[in-house]
Amino acid sequence: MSQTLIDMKNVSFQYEYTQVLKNISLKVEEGDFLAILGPNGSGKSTLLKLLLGLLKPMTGEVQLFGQSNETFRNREWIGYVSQKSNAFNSGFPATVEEVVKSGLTKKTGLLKKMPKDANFKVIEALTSVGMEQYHTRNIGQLSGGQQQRVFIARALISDPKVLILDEPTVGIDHENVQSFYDMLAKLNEEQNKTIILVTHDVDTVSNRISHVACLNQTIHFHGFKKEFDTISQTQLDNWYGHSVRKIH
Ligand SMILES: Nc1ncnc2c1ncn2[C@@H]1O[C@H](COP(=O)(O)OP(=O)(O)OP(=O)(O)O)[C@@H](O)[C@H]1O
Repeated sequence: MSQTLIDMKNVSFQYEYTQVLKNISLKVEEGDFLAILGPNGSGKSTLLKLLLGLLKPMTGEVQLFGQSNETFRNREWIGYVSQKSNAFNSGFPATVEEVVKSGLTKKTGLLKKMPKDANFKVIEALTSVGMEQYHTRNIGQLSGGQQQRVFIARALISDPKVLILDEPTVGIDHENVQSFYDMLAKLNEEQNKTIILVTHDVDTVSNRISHVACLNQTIHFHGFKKEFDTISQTQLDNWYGHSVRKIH
């Protein structure tokens, strides 16, 4: 039986005066490839911050790998790629391999020595995302989509069990979105990485994804991608207003 890696139990959260999340219950099982879909301001980033332990719920509880988020210590089991990571300007003085290697400090700590096999791990992580041939390139000279792959390699180098991606397809042109999802599906299927991505764009909820959760302050739907496909536009409009449209 697959293990529950993330378990949000009746979680609510508000910033000073704004209630953002209400009674969120969401389970993520090992091997899931989950898209959390919600329009701007629906609480996606806040939900991720709660998962990462950067915010504490007002009520309810977040459990990671069966432990309370407050006492959970194995942070390297969770790899995170933020929304703005693929926005390097072309003059940024770091090579692709330097960027990926910096992901090892999560395990070693900033001042500790790199492991002997660090260079091997860099190439291994870059190979997983199809970017090994760019290892000596300056990060700022890559396209948005290529930079995104490098940041995923940076997260992968500490061998996380869960990979969390915030709006990963922003900055990737339409023709390359499919191959980007193929790469993620390979990580999911061949390396058994559990993947959670958040997106505001229903059009990027690819068929490679196994599960979808619809968020707008609360979880309106959580189920298989196939079930999500049967949800009508009228129903989505009720949850989201008109800001999320299905493209056929
Ligand atoms: N630090 C903060 N203080 C007060 N209100 C905040 C703060 N951060 C976010 N909010 C508010 O909380 C709500 C949800 O924001 P959040 O960033 O979680 O949504 P989101 O779905 O990630 O949006 P987007 O797709 O635009 O990034 C918004 O109304 C936002 O204005």
